[in-house]
Amino acid sequence: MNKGVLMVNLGSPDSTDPKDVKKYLGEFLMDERVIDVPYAARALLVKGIILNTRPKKSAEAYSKIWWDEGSPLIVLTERLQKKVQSHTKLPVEIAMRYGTPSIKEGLQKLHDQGIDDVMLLPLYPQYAMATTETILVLAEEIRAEFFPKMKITDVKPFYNKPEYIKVLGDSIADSLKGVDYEHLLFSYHGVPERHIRKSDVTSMHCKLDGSCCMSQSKAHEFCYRHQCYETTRLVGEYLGMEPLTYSTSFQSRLGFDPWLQPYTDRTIERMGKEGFKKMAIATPAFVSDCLETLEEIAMEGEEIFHEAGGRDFHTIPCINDRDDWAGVVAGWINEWALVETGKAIA
Ligand SMILES: C=CC1=C(C)c2cc3[nH]c(cc4nc(cc5[nH]c(cc1n2)c(C)c5CCC(=O)O)C(CCC(=O)O)=C4C)c(C)c3C=C
Ligand SMILES: [Fe+2]
Ligand SMILES: [Fe+2]
Repeated sequence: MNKGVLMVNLGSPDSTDPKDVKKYLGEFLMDERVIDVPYAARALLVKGIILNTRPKKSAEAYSKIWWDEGSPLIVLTERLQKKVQSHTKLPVEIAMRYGTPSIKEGLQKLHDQGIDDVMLLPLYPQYAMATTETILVLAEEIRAEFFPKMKITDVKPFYNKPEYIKVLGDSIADSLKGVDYEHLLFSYHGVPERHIRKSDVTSMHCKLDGSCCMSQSKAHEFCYRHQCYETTRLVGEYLGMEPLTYSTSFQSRLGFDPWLQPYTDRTIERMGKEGFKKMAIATPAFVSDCLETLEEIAMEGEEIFHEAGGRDFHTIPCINDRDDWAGVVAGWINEWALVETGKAIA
């Protein structure tokens, strides 16, 4: 069989035009693994409410962070692809779960190059229903319908892999060189608490109070909350940080359901009010900088901190297309190239 690689990221609108943003949000939020309520309720909520107001507001936010070459998330994914490609002989393509280039287009490109054995790498360190799972499910549906002879092997979430922790830890240390800070916040994209319970394969492990996530359980293979706390813990350990100098929070909540807590915006505000003057923030749920890091954290987060009395707010870039990260991804690919059968890569 001929091997190739598809790296998949979340995706962005085609432009900052509210019409394109509406199309993108429609596809994104109608995904049953993102807004996980029955179709009729989801359609009412998304098409009847959210899409009437949010596209204009989101388009304004996208306009603040958009680059001449396009969406930062897509441009950074393309740059990563080029660097990874320079370290491996296997063809490496990229796709987006929502918007373009689609997963079908990515698989088609590989198919056209004679590839029938695909390594699928979701560009998310931690597993979530709304990210990793939706990519795997859609890729399998497309494979079965359009490329039935193709084999797809998925790369497991890498939230705790030593080589990833090293890249993330080094990227944080590089960014913090010469920066004076009192606290480092690890802010992860949030998900509704319900998603965590739904992903609990034991149906009885998750308590959502922190105690479950720190214990041993086979539920953790699919527990986003556990995996986020593990990434923070391992990076803290790698960098030799003092326990009280860093913490974890969750950002970007949408709607009125309870999401994972503590919430990032409230944490930033509390820190400012408690007298912290200098804070730094890392966003390890995102491999590529995007709206949620460049606008929500670097702009809105900084404003919240200043209004609460804080002074220096330092946003740490994502690992993006760092050379060491491209090298790690290429290493995973080249290791897989040597594997004969298509088992999931642990
Ligand atoms: C119910 C809604 C959402 C869930 C659940 C969710 C989970 C989730 N998302 C990411 C990564 C990204 N999300 C981004 C943008 C974004 N996310 C939501 C909603 C949910 N996300 C919306 C509505 C938007 C669009 C922007 C907005 O209107 O606020 C992005 C940025 C995309 C970009 O183009 O830059 C990323 C990346 C993760 C990792 C995650 C669960 C773990
Ligand atoms: Fe999101
Ligand atoms: Fe847990």
